Amino acid sequence: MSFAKGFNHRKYKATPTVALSDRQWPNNTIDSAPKWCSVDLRDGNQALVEPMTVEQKLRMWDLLVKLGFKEIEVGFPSASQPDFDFVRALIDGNRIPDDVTVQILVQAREELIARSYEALEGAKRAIIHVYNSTSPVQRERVFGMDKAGIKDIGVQGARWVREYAEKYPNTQWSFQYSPESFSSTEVEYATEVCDAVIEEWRSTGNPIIINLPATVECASPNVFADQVEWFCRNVKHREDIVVSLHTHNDRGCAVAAAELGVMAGADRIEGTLLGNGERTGNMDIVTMAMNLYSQGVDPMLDLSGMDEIIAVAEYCTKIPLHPRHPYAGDLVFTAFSGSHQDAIRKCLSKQGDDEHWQVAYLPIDPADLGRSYEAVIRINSQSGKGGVTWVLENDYGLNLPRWMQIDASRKVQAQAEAISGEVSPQQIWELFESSYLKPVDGCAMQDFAISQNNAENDGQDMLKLHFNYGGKKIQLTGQGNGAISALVNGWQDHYGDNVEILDYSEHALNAGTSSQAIAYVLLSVNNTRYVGVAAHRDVVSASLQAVINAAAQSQSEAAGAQRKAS
Ligand SMILES: CC(=O)SCCNC(=O)CCNC(=O)[C@H](O)C(C)(C)COP(=O)(O)OP(=O)(O)OC[C@H]1O[C@@H](n2cnc3c(N)ncnc32)[C@H](O)[C@@H]1OP(=O)(O)O
Ligand SMILES: CC(C)C(=O)C(=O)O
Ligand SMILES: [Mg+2]
Repeated sequence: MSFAKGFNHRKYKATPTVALSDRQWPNNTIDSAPKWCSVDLRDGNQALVEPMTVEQKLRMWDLLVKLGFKEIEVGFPSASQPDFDFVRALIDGNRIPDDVTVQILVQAREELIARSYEALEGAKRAIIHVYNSTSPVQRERVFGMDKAGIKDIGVQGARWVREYAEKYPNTQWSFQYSPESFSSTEVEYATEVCDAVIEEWRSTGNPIIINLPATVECASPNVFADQVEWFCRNVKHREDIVVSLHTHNDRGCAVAAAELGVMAGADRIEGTLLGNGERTGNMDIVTMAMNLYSQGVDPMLDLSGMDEIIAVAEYCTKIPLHPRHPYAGDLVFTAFSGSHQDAIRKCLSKQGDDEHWQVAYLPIDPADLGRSYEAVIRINSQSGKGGVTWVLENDYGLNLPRWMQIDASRKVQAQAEAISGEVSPQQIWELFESSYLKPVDGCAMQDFAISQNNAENDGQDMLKLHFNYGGKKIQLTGQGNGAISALVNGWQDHYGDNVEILDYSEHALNAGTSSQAIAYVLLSVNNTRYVGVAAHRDVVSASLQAVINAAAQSQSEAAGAQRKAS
């Protein structure tokens, strides 16, 4: 396959920047949420291969209300009967809560405006959103008009909006105007058009929203922020209008543009859940709201049921969510790599309930979005001891000493490499069990008797123990300061090995009467290190079996070497 012959950057030119040398927005921070307006049911819907059915729209509507949206663009009711019927279903079905305002979109065309008002008849409150496009390309190539002609379309549209509103006095109307393709329009001209529209509406006293779209994202987000700041500083009657933004994601910066736009003075943000919308999508409200949340700002939306949000969005749009989608994707709170897992495990163990979140690699607590910690650490060949330790600790209650972590993670790593894939927690446990918890060569302890603090032996403990080895019952007797040291001495006497305990630990496995103890022993036998682990309902038995498991490995190796030599 060859590359496209026409790939040629000279075909394109840079988007003009705004002359704003004293820009203020870089000094600002966002410390409260903007007003949100969901356009899932309009912009999101108009971009779908199969537009939503009424049933899907109602599912989406119910979700948006549940999340806390107070303004929701519900469609383009003059465009089609299903859009019209949906608006009617909301109004006639009394589905619009008192604190929620519906919004509809319409072109600046009288018959469409008239039909939009019909669709909204009986609503307590509504926003009529009228638009026309203002950029040079749209003026010259789509509409074939000069600046004055395009401005007239907007002003005439605003006039019809005002006049038709008077015919429906029982509804509280807000008026919204979008100079479509604002970010590709000369900012002075876009502002002039908006001034004229505002003039058309101001005398009514109805709330006015001016919505500035990056209909197609065409420059870096700082350029958009300059445009927004320029507009806010120069538009007439700034104090009487709500400045809203509506960004698209063509360059992948819709969220950044909206955020910088709010820093530049905007009050309100339009977008969709998880970024559905034309081409690369609309601004993703989930991401922007969660960005605020992660900075300690109340987003004024309840996104704690992330899985429900995803389920409804996928059901309505038929577009699956990318596993790396910010905050929401399946893999976004998952670490496969060893050093990340190690850091997460250490931070989580130190994270107090009442302090600010300080966990490396996790920008927010997954639990806040209803996600469990199980998915946080997953194991493959990139993982290290931190990750394996986390899984055994969290899923199976094991508290491995450091040398045990290293030994166990080597085994898991070997398995991950062998299967070239993920090793599940269940597989890790099975590997742990078969590697450590099965007596070496069937070397299982049968019984033991211990007499503590034996006066005849300088107060030391005396141990007599039987275990199976190679089909024979072996008896060991030894004395020492405690059962383990007595066993080590007994083993040395019986086999002539030089045995030393390098480390030992044990803990209860689970609470309650059925609890088990697990013991971990690191032995040096004839200067070679062996790991022994054993679980038993009684801690002394677990410890003794762990020593036998470790020491028996040396016997087993010696026997193997002897067989080879003979
Ligand atoms: C950036 C955005 O997302 S804008 C929203 C876009 N969304 C949609 O278009 C979805 C719904 N739209 C529709 O279903 C249809 O476009 C309708 C029903 C509204 C209109 O359909 P039609 O009347 O067949 O016209 P069509 O959509 O092709 O519009 C083109 C005509 O409207 C004019 N027009 C387009 N936008 C506007 C506008 N905002 N204001 C005034 N006139 C406009 C064009 O100049 C063109 O006029 P012409 O026929 O004289 O050349
Ligand atoms: C109608 C407007 C607001 C729009 O959707 C856009 O410009 O992207
Ligand atoms: Mg749009």
